[in-house]
Amino acid sequence: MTMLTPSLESVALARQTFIERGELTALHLAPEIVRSWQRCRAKGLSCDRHPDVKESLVDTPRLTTARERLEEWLRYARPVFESVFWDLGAGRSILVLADPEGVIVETSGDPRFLERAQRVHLARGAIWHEGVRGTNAVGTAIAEGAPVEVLGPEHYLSCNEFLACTAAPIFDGTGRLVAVLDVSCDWHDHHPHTRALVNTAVRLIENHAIAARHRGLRIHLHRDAHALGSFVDDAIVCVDDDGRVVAANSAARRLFSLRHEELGAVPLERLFRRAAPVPRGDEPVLLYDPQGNPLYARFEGRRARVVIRRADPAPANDALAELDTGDEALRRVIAQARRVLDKDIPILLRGESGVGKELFAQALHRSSPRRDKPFVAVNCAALPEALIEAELFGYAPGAYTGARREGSLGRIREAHGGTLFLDEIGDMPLALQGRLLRVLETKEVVPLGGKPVRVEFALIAATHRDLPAEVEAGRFRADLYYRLAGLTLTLPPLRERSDLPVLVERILRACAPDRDLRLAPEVAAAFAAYSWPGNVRELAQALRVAAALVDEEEMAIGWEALPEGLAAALKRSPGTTPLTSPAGEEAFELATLSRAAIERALVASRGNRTAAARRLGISRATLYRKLREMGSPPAQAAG
Ligand SMILES: Nc1ncnc2c1ncn2[C@@H]1O[C@H](COP(=O)(O)OP(=O)(O)OP(=O)(O)O)[C@@H](O)[C@H]1O
Repeated sequence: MTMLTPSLESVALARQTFIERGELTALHLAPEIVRSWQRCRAKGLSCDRHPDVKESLVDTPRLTTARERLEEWLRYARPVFESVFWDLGAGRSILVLADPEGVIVETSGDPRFLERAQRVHLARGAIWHEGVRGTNAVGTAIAEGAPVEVLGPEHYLSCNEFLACTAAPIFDGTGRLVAVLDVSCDWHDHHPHTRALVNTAVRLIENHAIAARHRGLRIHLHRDAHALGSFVDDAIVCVDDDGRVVAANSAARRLFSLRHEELGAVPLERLFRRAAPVPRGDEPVLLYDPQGNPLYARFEGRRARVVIRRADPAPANDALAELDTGDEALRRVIAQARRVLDKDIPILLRGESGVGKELFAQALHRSSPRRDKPFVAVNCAALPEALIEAELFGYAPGAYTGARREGSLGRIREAHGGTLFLDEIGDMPLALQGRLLRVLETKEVVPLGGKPVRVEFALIAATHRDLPAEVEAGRFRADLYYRLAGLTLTLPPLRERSDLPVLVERILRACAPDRDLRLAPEVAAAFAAYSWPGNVRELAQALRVAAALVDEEEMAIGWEALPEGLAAALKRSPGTTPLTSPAGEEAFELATLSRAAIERALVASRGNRTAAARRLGISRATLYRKLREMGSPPAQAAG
């Protein structure tokens, strides 16, 4: 008898208790397993049963019909079988494709395990519906309409408890269940990544099917601009010539809460905001979902005269959302900032010069309950030391020679009720740091030659310096630093952001709203490869110049419209191959698709192969093998 590990033993015991008394004792069982056991028990199935041939095998004509019905899906599944799964479990697994009734139409994989599986009829022509074989991955995935993993004694029938099976249903673009993909092996050989692999394989199969079946307009969508086009993760919607959504993959159905019966009837407008024509180029386009969250879109297949909604500005009081152009790191910063918006917590913005710290501070203010009150910005580096004091704290009438007769409120009091933004705080002279600290602690300002005045404001400070290092070096007061850094937010440099195309689109639209300006492809590729030492300031400046220089009738910004210095720097910087996604109307070809997916995953993971493999849902070893097959030398492949 097989020795069970304690947890498997306890599952076996729990199953026995459950079958005998209907009581559940193993608390760690997955809910889908519990539901399945309950269905089996309600049907009166015995765990000792051995389904007889008559009820558990279909005859040849029925099998032939099932295979014919799945022929198209077998075509999509086979390359995935071959490409992805040979690495699984060092070849000790088998792959199974079953129809929606649980009839197995195809098996492949390790011949030795196929032979063992045959003994429990895990083979072509066998029915693995739950009603016949109790809890099992194929049957339970059909019953649940969701991926299921059934390990050892989680199988309801004792005869199947040597198996570890992972299955996921395959849906067509209208959400109809068409097949189930399963990977089975001896549970000793079970690999924890199997679930991710099966899910990835199913998504690939579903997406290949959508691409092959719908020749009209296809919109690929992703929340992350860099990950767009990975083919595995994209949400895909297919649109007919009348602008109706006729098909959508699982990710898109989830994203837009599309129900099976709605497909064919839902106008594309319902998925996005405000109408706009389908763009001509291949670059990702920024759209917004109905909740106002940004989504990147790429248009493939035949362009119909479809009109879609796109890039609606965020609501007026959500200036932070306007800054969200899709970069994950920036999005996290925005999410953190939102949590403290209405709390009395000082914010310290860190980031290289030109990353947009002041713009971010303004957005914080405009998104806060103080939006109707003043936003007062003081650049601590720009003021001569002698003047900062008066500038910040104000002075009483006649306080010093040369002062205005009526005195001055000072910037801090001007910010009363609103937000005080202290830019370049790291450059504030030490002597003044003490006075500022006192204001923050006492909430009182003492103008030169005047009396203390109560003040109340939200405080945002910004610096490109490493303030802890400044504290260490004795140039910045530790107590002030801790006072300012209630929440520290670091804005990413432009070279690390994944949303450059969208940022470019936004800035161009802002500086030339009446023109559909875009970058020429070679310029866009150079922009993507450039390290942008001046960050968004440099980018925005270059685009403003380009928008002014480019000929009236030109739509594309070429080299000649760029500031000279930048054009030279761009040409010097090492180029990258522009990301192209597989042409929609080509016959699908797995090699091309996986190549594109791998390239994108590597770019999105900034060359980190472990992260890229995780993104693709394949093992690192598989990724390395595929890179070798693609003939990518290590450095190039690393992106
Ligand atoms: N998201 C953005 N969209 C458009 N323009 C932007 C964006 N972020 C920054 N900019 C532009 O970049 C320039 C620099 O922005 P900002 O002054 O906010 O940066 P900063 O980090 O405060 O720079 P410094 O540290 O030098 O003060 C501004 O001209 C601003 O308009």
